[in-house]
Amino acid sequence: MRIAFTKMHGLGNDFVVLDGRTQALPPMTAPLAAALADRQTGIGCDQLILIEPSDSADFRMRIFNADGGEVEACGNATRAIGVLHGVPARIETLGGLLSATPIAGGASVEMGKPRFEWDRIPLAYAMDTLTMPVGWEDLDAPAAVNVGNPHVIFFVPDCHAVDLARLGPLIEYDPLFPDRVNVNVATIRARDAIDLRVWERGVGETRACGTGACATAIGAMRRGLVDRRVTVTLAGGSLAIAWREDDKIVMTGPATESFRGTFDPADFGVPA
Ligand SMILES: N[C@@H](CCC[C@H](N)C(=O)O)C(=O)O
Repeated sequence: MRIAFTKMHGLGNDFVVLDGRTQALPPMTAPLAAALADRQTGIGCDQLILIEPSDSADFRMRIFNADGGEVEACGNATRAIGVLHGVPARIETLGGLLSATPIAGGASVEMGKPRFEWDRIPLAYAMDTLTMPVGWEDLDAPAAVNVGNPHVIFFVPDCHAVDLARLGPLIEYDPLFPDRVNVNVATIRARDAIDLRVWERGVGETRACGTGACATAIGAMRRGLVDRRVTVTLAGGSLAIAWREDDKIVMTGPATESFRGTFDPADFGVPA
């Protein structure tokens, strides 16, 4: 039995999408998700996305990072699935109920309300507690914003000069974040423009991260650094982020289907 998949991406953040509504799928495990995501021996992607039936929405979207861990939210995949669905959709995720509306070349997604539960951690304590690389101790305290999934954001003079391969894993695995964390480094370019790089939990640096763009925009808005509508530019391209008066975040940007294919689960260790 072969399984059909669709390969998609949003700004170069890429996904293998398996639709469990139209075919029987093997139970997803962390080793199977990681094997499919492997770029040398699998299909290759940053995130594996499962579409399943839902009682409370048009369908449910499950998200697995390249390391096989299941997570709550993925902004770029939500746009991609919005494009795949073709008409406005309500989408159940572990991070909450989202809605996606296809537009020309992409989708606009209502990402829900940001949460700031880490506000209870005094930032000075956070900076004392975080294991910062030598030479980084003077970095300003990061903002911490949850947009379904957890993010910290460091605002720096030039995000392109940051050694993210060094900073990212240290912060991702810092004991301050028991569920680990996505690590954003951002530079404010103007009241409506931010440059961003993201070290994604369970993946590493990606060409774009939709939830990272949302969390960074909200962190910058809360600090009064930008207005409530910004363009966030990542290596893969730009996203428009708005924080509406009703507290909900809206993210708009491209998403594209790359190709379709099939695979045999037996080739990935799943018994026939
Ligand atoms: N690429 C995503 C985020 C995927 C999940 C993230 N790595 C996490 O562990 O929370 C996006 O576009 O938001």
